Amino acid sequence: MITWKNLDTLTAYQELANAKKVNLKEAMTGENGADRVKKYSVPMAEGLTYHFAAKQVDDNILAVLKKLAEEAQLTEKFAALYNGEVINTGEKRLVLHQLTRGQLGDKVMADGVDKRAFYVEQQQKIAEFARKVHNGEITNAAGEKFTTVVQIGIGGSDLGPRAMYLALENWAKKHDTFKMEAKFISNVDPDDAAAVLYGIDVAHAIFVLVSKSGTTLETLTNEAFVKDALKNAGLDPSRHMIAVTSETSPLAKSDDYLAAFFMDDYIGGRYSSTSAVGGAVLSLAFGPETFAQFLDGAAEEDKLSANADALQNPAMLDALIGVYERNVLGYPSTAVLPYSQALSRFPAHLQQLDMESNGKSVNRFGEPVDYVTGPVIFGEPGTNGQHSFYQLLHQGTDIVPLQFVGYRNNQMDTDVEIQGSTSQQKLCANVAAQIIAFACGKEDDNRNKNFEGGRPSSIIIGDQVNPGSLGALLAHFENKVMFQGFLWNVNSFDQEGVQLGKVLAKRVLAHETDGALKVFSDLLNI
Ligand SMILES: O=P(O)(O)OC[C@H]1O[C@H](O)[C@H](O)[C@@H](O)[C@@H]1O
Repeated sequence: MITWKNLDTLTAYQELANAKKVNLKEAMTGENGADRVKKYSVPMAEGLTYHFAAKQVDDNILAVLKKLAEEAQLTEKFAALYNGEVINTGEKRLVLHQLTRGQLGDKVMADGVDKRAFYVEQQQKIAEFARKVHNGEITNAAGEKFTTVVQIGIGGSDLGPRAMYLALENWAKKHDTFKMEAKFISNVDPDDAAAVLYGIDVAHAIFVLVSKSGTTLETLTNEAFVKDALKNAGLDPSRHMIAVTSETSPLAKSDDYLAAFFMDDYIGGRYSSTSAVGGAVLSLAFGPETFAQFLDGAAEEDKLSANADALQNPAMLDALIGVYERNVLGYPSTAVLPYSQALSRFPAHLQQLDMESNGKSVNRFGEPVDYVTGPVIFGEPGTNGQHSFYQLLHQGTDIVPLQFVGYRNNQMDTDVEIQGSTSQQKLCANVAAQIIAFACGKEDDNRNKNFEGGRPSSIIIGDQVNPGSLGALLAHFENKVMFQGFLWNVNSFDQEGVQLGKVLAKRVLAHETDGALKVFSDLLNI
């Protein structure tokens, strides 16, 4: 029997709040530190490992975190989710994104169909479509092959697929699975669409209109923008566009598209990279086999997330440590710092995933909670971030927990040796150095050059960013966010907080404003 309780009512949480704190600087210095690094790690899927030696935990805190996981029934709640219970209580919906990549539990029936079969069918349809585009069975009106795919979408219909595309672009080129270049249009700023259209040959471009709801103003505006451009080039837009949407959306039945592929209301936008939302563009860009490998990596990671032993479950442990840092240690933000250029947009995707899911002040019953919930998430790839905001991370007044990601190998296999080391070695040396610099600091009589240390980080280490390891990495974070939502007792699967701004913007456009909004509207020349 599952009970949904607020974090601060749990006995293990009280125990956690009273547990002796770890002095990270002491713990990570000398042989102690070496022992911790060897001991404090959990294997993930696809050769990844979650290392948490540089977090403010010890065996005692870990034991309490494990108790907390059990008392909060994290495993049971995850099982309820993947077995098809209505976990998204705000919108009265099931939450089924894991089902797009595997079946963890029972068959889930909804809307009269087996949902796993439905998602697989959509993937197969996309695969078939992509193969026809690649082999020239589906062409433009002149019978020529499409060479570019352009995704039009925003939020979850943009960030995840875009981050995944960028993560695999070079890998695919190196492994001869690169089929078509992809571009993305998201912002309603006309300069976004104009810049993309300016840089491509529209006659050989296929556009993927992605909107789960089919009503998002930005996306529909950009669709009109693109259709205009196609018409102006003497082309028939319906020969150049496909749609990815839910079957109930206004786009679903339209004749304006070459083909339509479906997801549904049981997959939140920010959790949709493994559905048709990511599937269409990634299969067109890299081929369906590459997309399938990505799904397999995610499915493997999901299986690990179902492990009831929190200390052997990387996503659950990451979630628990994050809650400890947020609620007991009081840290307000978290930085995501991948030491991989391929993951350049991964922090932006995690920002939506985490902040839109857990940026809530009421619990799943709509009652205000008396504790802090989701942290502010930001990040940039290393080493670029080091030359930008790391100053504050090292010496600022706030402590910001850090989530590093690093790989032993690059994707392109092209490197140079300068001053006795390769670029890849320099990249990896930097991330190792940062972990210790943050944890241990450095004393200096000159206060300006003094580093306090005691700044916690974790690192996920892998061999290389490839489709499988990328899927595993994505699923790890999706599941971490889900477990944190369970701990905070919030609904991580709705996003009412984005509505008010949309409503007011419509009012501005209809010139139905007064007061300050009217003055701002005038200032902006609307
Ligand atoms: O896919 P769509 O229905 O067009 O939604 C696109 C995005 O817009 C909304 O405002 C939400 O904040 C996002 O969660 C969503 O991913």
